[in-house]
This record gives sequence, structure tokens and C-alpha cells, in this order.
Amino acid sequence: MQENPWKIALGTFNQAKRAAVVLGAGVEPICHTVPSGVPDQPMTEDETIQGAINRAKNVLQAIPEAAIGLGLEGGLTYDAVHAKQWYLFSVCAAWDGSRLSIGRGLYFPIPSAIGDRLLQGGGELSQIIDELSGTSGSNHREGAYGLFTDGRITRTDVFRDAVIAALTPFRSSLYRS
Ligand SMILES: O=P(O)(O)OP(=O)(O)OP(=O)(O)OC[C@H]1O[C@@H](n2cnc3c(O)ncnc32)[C@H](O)[C@@H]1O
Repeated sequence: MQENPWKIALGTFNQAKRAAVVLGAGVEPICHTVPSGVPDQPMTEDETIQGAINRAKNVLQAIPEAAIGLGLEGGLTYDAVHAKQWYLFSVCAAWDGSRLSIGRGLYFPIPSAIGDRLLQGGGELSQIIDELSGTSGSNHREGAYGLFTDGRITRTDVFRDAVIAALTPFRSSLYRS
């Protein structure tokens, strides 16, 4: 894989995700919209991670001059064992054509009413966050994290950490066997 400069393809034009790649990878990605192959509102860890993987593979196929494809996907998961709580989490999949790496961002508790509404098919999280915050396009900005924490954590912050986690096995020689 080419190291310098890193050409990174990102499977979306979403501004919160693009900013996270700039911060986490240190380069401006080539953005390209690709299908995630999972429901618009993932409701399990498996769906969310699969959506990120599909986006990473689809974008590297679409932008073959890139060294690596990144797929960023947000989704919900229910912890039925410990907290009995819905969590929002953000995943980054990195794919260089032969090796896959997955970075998982912060798991953040979501109010039960929101998780239950989504489970019953009540639209997408971004619509609910837009409603609650009286704005539109929250998923391109601070997102649910920003609303719930008064801006102390943003969607970009969480995806930045997931991007760093996903890219580290490609960048650090300590992961080479
Ligand atoms: O433009 P793309 O890349 O598709 O990004 P997205 O925000 O629409 O889509 P995701 O697949 O990442 O997330 C799945 C759904 O959950 C919503 N979502 C996830 N995290 C969110 C957050 O922090 N704030 C608001 N909505 C969020 C999101 O807007 C989608 O409706």
C-alpha cells in the first residue's frame, strides 16, 4: 500500500464524516457516494459494521487510485445483558484491497423512547435529532452526541477516533506479523 501521500477514498459526502477523516487520517479524502447495502437506519452492531465494510469496499472499487477505502457508518445497538439500554455507535471500516480493519467509536447511551421509536420503524435517527434540536442536517454536524452533551462531544469527534483506530493497523509496524 502506498504510504506518502496517503490517498484515501471515503464512501460519502457527509460533512461530519469528511471532517473526521481530515482529523483522524490527516488528509483530505476523495469523497464518493456508495451504497451501504444495509437499512438506512441500522439497528444492530452487525448491520452497522457490515454497512461500514460495504461502503469501504465499494468506494475503493469506485476510486481505484486510492490506497485505502474508508466506510463510516452510524447505528444503534441494544444492550440487553447489562444496562438494558440503547446505544448509538459509529464505526469506521478500512480496506486496502486485501486487508480489512475495523475501528469502533464511543458507544453513547440513547434515550429509550428514541430507540423504541426507531425499532418500531419510526424513521431515522437524524429525523428525530432534527426534530428535537429544531434544525435540519444534524447528521452532517454535531449530531445526536452534540445534542445530548451540549456540544461536549460531536459526531466528528466520535468518527475521528474510529478512523484513527481503523487506520492504525495499516500505519504502525507493530501490527505486522
Ligand atoms: O450521508 P451518509 O454517509 O449516508 O450518513 P448518514 O448520517 O445519513 O447515515 P449513517 O448510515 O451514518 O447513519 C444511519 C442513520 O443514523 C443517523 N445517525 C447516526 N448517527 C447520528 C447522529 O450522531 N446524529 C444524527 N443522526 C445520526 C443517520 O443520519 C442515519 O439516519
